[in-house]
Parts: sequence; structure tokens; C-alpha cells
Amino acid sequence: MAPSKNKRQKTENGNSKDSDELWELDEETLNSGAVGFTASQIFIKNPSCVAYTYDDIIMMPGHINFGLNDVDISTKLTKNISLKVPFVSSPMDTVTEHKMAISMALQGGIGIIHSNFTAEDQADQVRKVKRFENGFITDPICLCPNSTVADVIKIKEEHGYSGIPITDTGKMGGKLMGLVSSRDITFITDTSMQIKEIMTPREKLSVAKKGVDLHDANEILKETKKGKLPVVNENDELVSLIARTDLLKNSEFAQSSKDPVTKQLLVGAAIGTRPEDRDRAAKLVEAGVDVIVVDSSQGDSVYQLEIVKHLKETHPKLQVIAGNVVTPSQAIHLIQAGADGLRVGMGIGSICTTQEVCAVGRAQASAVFHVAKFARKYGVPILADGGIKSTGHITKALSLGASCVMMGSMLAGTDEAPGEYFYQDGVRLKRYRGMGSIEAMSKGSEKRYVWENNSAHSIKVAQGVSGAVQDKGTLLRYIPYLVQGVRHGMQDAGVKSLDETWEKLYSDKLRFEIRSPAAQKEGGVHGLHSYQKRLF
Ligand SMILES: NC(=O)C1=CN([C@@H]2O[C@H](COP(=O)(O)OP(=O)(O)OC[C@H]3O[C@@H](n4cnc5c(N)ncnc54)[C@H](O)[C@@H]3O)[C@@H](O)[C@H]2O)C=CC1
Ligand SMILES: O=c1[nH]c(=O)c2[nH+]cn([C@@H]3O[C@H](COP(=O)(O)O)[C@@H](O)[C@H]3O)c2[nH]1
Ligand SMILES: [K+]
Repeated sequence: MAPSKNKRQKTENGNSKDSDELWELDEETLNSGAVGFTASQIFIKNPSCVAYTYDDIIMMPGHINFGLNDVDISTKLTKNISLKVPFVSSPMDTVTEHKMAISMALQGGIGIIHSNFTAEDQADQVRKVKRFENGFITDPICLCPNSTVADVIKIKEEHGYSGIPITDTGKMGGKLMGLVSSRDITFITDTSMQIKEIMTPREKLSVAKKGVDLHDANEILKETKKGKLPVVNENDELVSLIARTDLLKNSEFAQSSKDPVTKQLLVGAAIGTRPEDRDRAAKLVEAGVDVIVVDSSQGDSVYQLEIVKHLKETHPKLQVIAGNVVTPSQAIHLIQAGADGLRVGMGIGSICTTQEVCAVGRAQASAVFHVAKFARKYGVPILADGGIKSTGHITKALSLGASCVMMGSMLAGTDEAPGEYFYQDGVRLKRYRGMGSIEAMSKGSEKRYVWENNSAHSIKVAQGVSGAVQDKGTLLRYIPYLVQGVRHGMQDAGVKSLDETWEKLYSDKLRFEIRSPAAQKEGGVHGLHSYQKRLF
């Protein structure tokens, strides 16, 4: 959009002629609204006192002089954590447990493990992410030689697999004694028979040595034509297992979010602001958590300020994201307390009823713009949390200054989200609920929503609902779709990277317009008798 220096040249007969450079837009055209409006005009010089959100706003196209694959969306989550992909999964019990966190990190984002667990169980989730090695099953179910055929059948029924390593202890880390597979038990009618009678014993097994890389391990699997390959250490103790069925999934993830030293995946976890959350945080840190999100709907409280200060003093290497906030007046306190990142959004999530119940909150585009502009002065990145319904919303959030987006409903219906699929009216769904819904509260977060001291007159005030979202399949396809959608948006807006986006945002080169309700309708699908919407 930036006009260049060159002037239009007049020829002798009075016609205009281009030189090699671009023509220049005159000031009058620039300032007339013909090319949209600056973010300051929309959000700051805002005579109507109206707050806006993603759907209200549309971005003006820019000039494309680069290819789609040249668009770089790498970013910062916090002062010290960089990500290749600006996506974060919400700390909610229907969104982020270890499987979601692993898949998010493999694909360049990060997952924040929810806190509706005991502190020990939440730390265990963190450990599972940290132990994860792509393609290696590091916590396989094992049996011992004295286990029975009935035990194998039970595991097959419960988990769907039957290639089970047999160790002397019946646990991971025990001495490898053999392997039992479906084939070994097919014709056996006596289910009390011990496994040592039927397993493939250790001496007949192909194994890989600890430290083997995935490529070599896969080659051994192909050669042996076996379903499972145990990996053992120098004492012949089982350290992991590789499954043939995972071969296809074992592609390299060049973008993955990893600790540069340990090479382990990055992971976050949420805590509350109660005194006992300090112990929870200590357990999470011990398990290797990289970032803690202090999780409140209204982050500007003495409770949060105290715990943020405590975390920064006690665990100096830990990154802390504080929030939620929607104004600079809230943000300043948390930045002063030492926050390394801020989470922005109040009452705008798909399952949130906070604005309805508490009358407090802010439309999300306004919240993101104002907090991001303010926090930038202190080098604190912003996480735009909630209200994301499409790739367009992600692009808008980033273009208004957010460094990352946090998503709940967008990710809840994927294979990697906790919970089982179910059918309702022929549609395949997964449950999704607010952490302040009655259902989630009764599972753990109850303490937050009852009157102090848990008196006999306790009244729970829900600030969220529970519902369901449609099946989206695996994140392995969904995240690349989201990434590509954002790249298209940035290319159309004429920006090649997020740094360039923000440079243009704050120098008034990125332009926007407010859409009327009719314009919003026009921007969606309309006028059709029926249609199908396939995402990819
Ligand atoms: N982003 C959003 O708009 C919203 C998010 N949520 C989600 O719901 C969950 C719960 O959020 P909140 O209700 O904000 O939880 P919260 O635990 O921060 O606050 C619940 C109540 O407990 C009080 N409280 C907190 N720490 C205290 C302490 N140390 N001593 C005494 N009182 C204390 C708070 O003042 C508040 O009244 C979170 O997962 C949050 O992300 C809930 C509502 C809105
Ligand atoms: O008012 C609320 N009541 C709740 O019960 C609740 N649970 C989660 N959250 C917040 O919503 C975000 C996810 O929003 P989306 O589904 O729109 O992505 C999340 O990331 C949270 O910030 C809640 N807000
Ligand atoms: K809402």
C-alpha cells in the first residue's frame, strides 16, 4: 500500500505515462478513506465509543510481490519462547491433555494442559509430553511372563492393540523377555494359559538399541515384517516400542516447538491463583513445564499479582503468561509483576457467559488492539484468547497486534482432544464445555465459583455452558489447513511476516474498514438454496 516516491510523468501530448517505479497515491486519496482506515482511526479516534470484534472488521488488500510459501508466521509466545506457528490450545478439560499438547507442539504451536487434574496428574501430563519422541511409544502397556491370555484379550478389547512387550516386571523399564501378538493367541481356547508358553521369546526377537533414529528403526521394521519393534538399552531393558501402524504418521515435523538444548517438545500448563497453586506450579516445573498460564477471567487481582511475582522469584527460568486482561490498565499491573506474556479476552469465548452473568468484558478486536499496542512498549507478547471461529479471525487477531491466538472450540472436535466421539442426529460430535460450566466445576474447578470459605450457603454461579462441537478429524490435517489459510490472508493483505504486519499496523500502512451488518452477511455465503462447506 505504501506509495513510492516516483511522480507520474506527462508526455508532450498531455497523456500520463508510467516510469519504472510505482505511481504514488496522493494525500487526498490516502486520507479520504478510499483505501480504508488506520487501526488508530477505528479504535482510538473512535467518536461513537463502539468496541469492535473480528466480524465487524475487514482488512484492505495489499500489494502481493511474494509467493504464498514465502509468508512466515513465526512468532513469540512469551518474551523467551518463540514458535513457528502462532497457535495455542486452551487449558480446558475438553481441549488440552497430553495428546493435544504433543500434536500442537509437533506442528509448531503449543498446548496448555488444563488444571482440572490433581497437581500430580497434571505434572504427569507434562511429563508425557516431555518424554514424547516422535514415532517412539515411551509408555507402552507391558505384561509379564506369568500374565495370561485373558490379560492380552482384555488389553486388546480396551485399547485395540495386541502387540504387547513382555518384561520380567510386567512394566516398562523391565528386562525384555518376549513379545506377544494377536497371531500368538488366535487359536488358544484356554484363556488361563500363561504368556510364556506362547510368546515369541527374546532370543527370537529383532530389537533396536537405544539411541536408534527413527529412520533406521523403520528400516528394521520393514525388514522383519513384524508389527512392533522393541527398543532396549545396554542391559536389555525395554526403553520404548515402535509400531508399524505408526510408520505413516512418523513423518518429520520440521516446524516443531522444541527446547533447543533438550530437544524435548515445549508444553505449557495452567494454574489458578489459590495458595495451593504454588505447590502445583512447583510440581509442574519439576516435570519440565516451559510456560505456566495463570488462569483467571479477570487477571488484574491481588491474587494473581502475588502468584505471578512468586513464580518469577521462585522459578526464574519459567515463562509466565498472566491474564486475562482486556485493557492497558489491567495489563500494566501484570507487566510490572513480571509477566512474560499476556492473555487477552474476557467473556468472548464460544462457551463463555461471563459478559451475560457479570456484565464485564470487551469486544475482542478492541481488546487485542489496545492491549497489544500498550504491551509492545514493554516487549510483552499478547495471546488473543477465544472467539476464533475461522482462519480469517486468526489473521485479523494477528494483524491487530496479537503474537499468538488461543483456541478452544476450534480444536475441541479433533481426534487429539480428550473425550470420545458420539452421534447426535446423524452428526459426529465431541463434547466441549467452559471451565466455568457447572459440569467442569463439579469435576475440579468448583472452588473457584462458590462463595469464599465454602460455607453452607455456597452458591455456584456458572460462567460457561457445556455443549458439543462437530468432528474435525486429526490435527495433523487441521493445523496445516489453518496455517495455509492464515498464509493466504497475509499474502492478500500484502504482508510477508508478522513483524512486517505489526510494522505496517503501527505505521498506519495496514488498513481496515468496519463492515455494516449487511456487509457482514454479504461476506458470508448467501443466496443459495443449499450448499456444502468442506474445509479442505
Ligand atoms: N476468558 C474468559 O472470559 C473467562 C474464562 N473463564 C475460565 O474459567 C476458569 C475460571 O476462571 P475464574 O472464574 O476467573 O477463576 P478464578 O479462580 O481466577 O476466580 C474465581 C473466584 O475466586 C476468587 N479468587 C481467586 N483467587 C483467590 C484467592 N487466592 N483468595 C480468594 N479468592 C480468590 C476470584 O476473585 C473470583 O471471585 C478459567 O479456566 C478461566 O480461563 C471463566 C470466565 C471467563
Ligand atoms: O466465560 C467463560 N466461561 C467459561 O466457562 C470458560 N471456559 C473457558 N473460557 C475461555 O474461553 C476460551 C476459549 O474460547 P473459544 O471456544 O471461543 O476458543 C478459553 O481459552 C478461555 O479463556 C471460558 N470463558
Ligand atoms: K461469549
